[in-house]
Amino acid sequence: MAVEPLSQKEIEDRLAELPGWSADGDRLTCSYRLPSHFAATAMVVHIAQVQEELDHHSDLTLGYNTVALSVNTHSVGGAVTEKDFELAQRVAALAPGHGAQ
Ligand SMILES: C[C@H](O)[C@H](O)[C@H]1CNC2=NC(N)=NC(=O)C2=N1
Repeated sequence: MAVEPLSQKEIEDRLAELPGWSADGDRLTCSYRLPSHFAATAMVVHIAQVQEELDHHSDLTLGYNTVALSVNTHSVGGAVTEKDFELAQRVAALAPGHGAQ
């Protein structure tokens, strides 16, 4: 899939539909709090499965009871693209099932 950097307006419009996610420079970021360390670890594994499926990978950080993601698209020089939003939407959809807030 050919991808192109999104404009600032396109990023803002898409972020309005993604609670908890924000733009930090040229990256999309989000941090979740989980009920336990095990729950956070399970969510990381679930995200890793989705990332392999999409062939698109965030910088994924596991804390004691937190999971943080930061993502952009390397192949366009580190800009935000539709692929980043596709991953963000998939993660936002799976998060409630892990008790993430
Ligand atoms: C060869 C493989 O498809 C590429 O390296 C993929 C893998 N995961 C990726 N992840 C991210 N975040 N950006 C990319 O451009 C990217 N490219």
